[in-house]
Order: sequence, then C-alpha cells, then structure tokens
Amino acid sequence: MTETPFLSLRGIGKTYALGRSHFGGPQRFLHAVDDVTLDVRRGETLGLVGESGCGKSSLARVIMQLERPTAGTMAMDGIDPTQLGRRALKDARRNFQMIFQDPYASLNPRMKVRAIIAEVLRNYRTGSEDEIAARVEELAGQVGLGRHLLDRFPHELSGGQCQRIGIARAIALKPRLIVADEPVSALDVSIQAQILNLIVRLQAEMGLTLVFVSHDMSVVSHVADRVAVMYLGRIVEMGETDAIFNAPSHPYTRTLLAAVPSPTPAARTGALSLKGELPSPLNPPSGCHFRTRCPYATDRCAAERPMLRPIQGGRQVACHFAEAFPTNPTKSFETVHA
Ligand SMILES: Nc1ncnc2c1ncn2[C@@H]1O[C@H](COP(=O)(O)OP(=O)(O)OP(=O)(O)O)[C@@H](O)[C@H]1O
Repeated sequence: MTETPFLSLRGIGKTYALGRSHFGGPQRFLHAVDDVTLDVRRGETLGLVGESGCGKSSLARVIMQLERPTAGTMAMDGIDPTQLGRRALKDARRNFQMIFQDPYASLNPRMKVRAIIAEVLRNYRTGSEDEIAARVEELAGQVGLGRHLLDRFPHELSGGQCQRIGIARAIALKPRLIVADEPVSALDVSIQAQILNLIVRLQAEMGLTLVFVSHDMSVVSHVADRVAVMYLGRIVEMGETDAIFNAPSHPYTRTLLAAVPSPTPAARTGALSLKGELPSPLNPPSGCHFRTRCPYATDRCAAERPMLRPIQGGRQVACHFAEAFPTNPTKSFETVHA
C-alpha cells in the first residue's frame, strides 16, 4: 500500500486582483501560482526552486494558510486547512510553521530574545511560566544559540543568530511540517552552511516534513530529497534531486543549473544560458510559459500548454519534447528537433 503523503496540493492557484491599468480597461489579474499539483511525503524535504517572481513565496504562503488559494484543493495530514475557520486554523497551525527569509524583520525589535521565543509557547498555552522558561532554554540549546544571548535584543545579534531565533520559534510547538522560505539568502555566505546544516539536522531529528524554498539550485541540492522547479507560477519539472541534477530534462532546469558554480560535471554538460527577460506574470506567453526564452520552442509550444507528466527516469516534466531531450546529458540539445 502506498503511504498517504503528508502534504497534497491539487490544482492550486493564487491569483491577485490588481485593479485597472492607468489607461482604464478591464480589471487585471496576476496568476502568481497556476495549477500546481504536488505531494510531499512524510519526513521528506521538497526543494522549490525558480528565479525571483516565479511564485515560490506565494505558494509557500498558500501552504502556510497565510493566504487562501484562489483555485484547487489541498490536504495536510489528512485535513483540508482551507476549510478551517479561524479558531480551528490556529489550532492546526501548531503542526505547520514557517521560517522566513529576513531574520531581523520577522522578530519584534522591542522584545528580548527570551520573550520572543516564549511568545509562541504562551500563545498556545503550552505550560506554566516555569515550564515555558525551561522550554525556551531547551530550544536555545537545540538551535545552537548561547544562553547568554537570551537576554539581548535582536539588533544586538548577527543575522545568523537571528535566524536561529526564527528557527527556535518555528520548532517550538513541535510541528510536523515546516516551510522555509529562502532561509539563508539574506545571510553572509560564511553563515549559510551553518544554518543549512542546522535545518537539516532538526529535520532529521524531528522527522519533519520540509518544503524548502530557494532561488539557488546549489543550496537546494544540499537539503532536498526531491526538487520542484517553478517557472511563471507553474511547476515545469519535478523529481529526485540526484536525477534532476545529473540529467535535467526541462530546458529551464538546465538554465538554472548553468548558474550553479560547481555542479556535477554531468549537470553542466548541455547546460543552456537563459535568453531574454522573465515575461510579466500579468501577461504570460500562451501555451508553454517558457517558450519565449526556449531555444527549442515550436508552433506547438505557443498553441498547447504542456502538462506536467511522468517521463523515463522517475521525474515529471512539462515539455512537449521532454523525451527528445537527451537523458544522457553528454548528448547535445541540437538533436532535439533533428
Ligand atoms: N500581494 C500581492 N499582490 C499582487 N501581486 C503579488 C503579491 N504577492 C506577489 N505578487 C506577484 O506575484 C508574482 C510571484 O511573486 P512571489 O513573491 O510569489 O515570487 P517568488 O518566486 O517568491 O519571488 P521572490 O523570490 O522575489 O519573492 C510576482 O509577480 C509578484 O509581483
């Protein structure tokens, strides 16, 4: 029997209504997330990658129920959180927490670290004041935050230390799922590995299901079991991390891998460089959203949206020509339309 995934998204969409342009005309809608279907297994780490503006954060916020989806259904540990009222949603939130990109912005500057971490525990009435105080110390130890820092204010701490506080808050209620939205991209490169290692260690120790959002393929390769690549609101490729890195199938995935400084040699062979600007999500190209930047696009790509579908090698790809692309990356792309 196959295991029920911890998180299931089916046809999830998030559309923002933007009002009319300066010149009048019809109301404009921005499809930040467009028909996303995916599963995340219990205890698995799914990396969500794509360039800025592709909808990663919008999808993360929808999963966290910080925003409601405008289309589709979802299930989290068997319940559909979009159907919960405010009180039930607050209860359910114990089980899913978020780590934010900007560690300073997500912390109250007027509170000491001890109170910042305790706040989450008090909100959920997890115990007496003594128990909460003890739990704060325990959490500080778990995330590698020196106890002497608990009586400081956020502005007295480094970015890495602030992110450790953000992580302590996220794990305080022993959640089952964490969504980490670019958790290291605001940090010094020298600190990034420490924070990544901390997240990976906690994920393993706590058996967490983790959705890890990043624009950086090399960061994702360190943490994710599987990777979903997003482009203009849609998933274009999804599969095991090794498979994606060793033999990326979608032309967009290849362009992302080309930007990775020291990828596996196999991934680099046949890598493409991205041409042109990201089209406006207000007016995405017809058919395949990627076609305007794809060297292999044909008339079919403008006329027909490629759906995400399984191909050889245990991955799903949204490209009409996925089979034609060499799974052996030492073969050239020029063979695609030969
Ligand atoms: N509240 C909002 N109202 C209107 N448009 C929005 C809103 N939030 C996001 N968008 C738009 O939705 C699109 C996707 O944004 P989103 O932040 O989800 O992408 P992203 O991949 O996470 O990018 P970044 O890494 O820059 O945050 C962008 O065009 C963005 O301008």
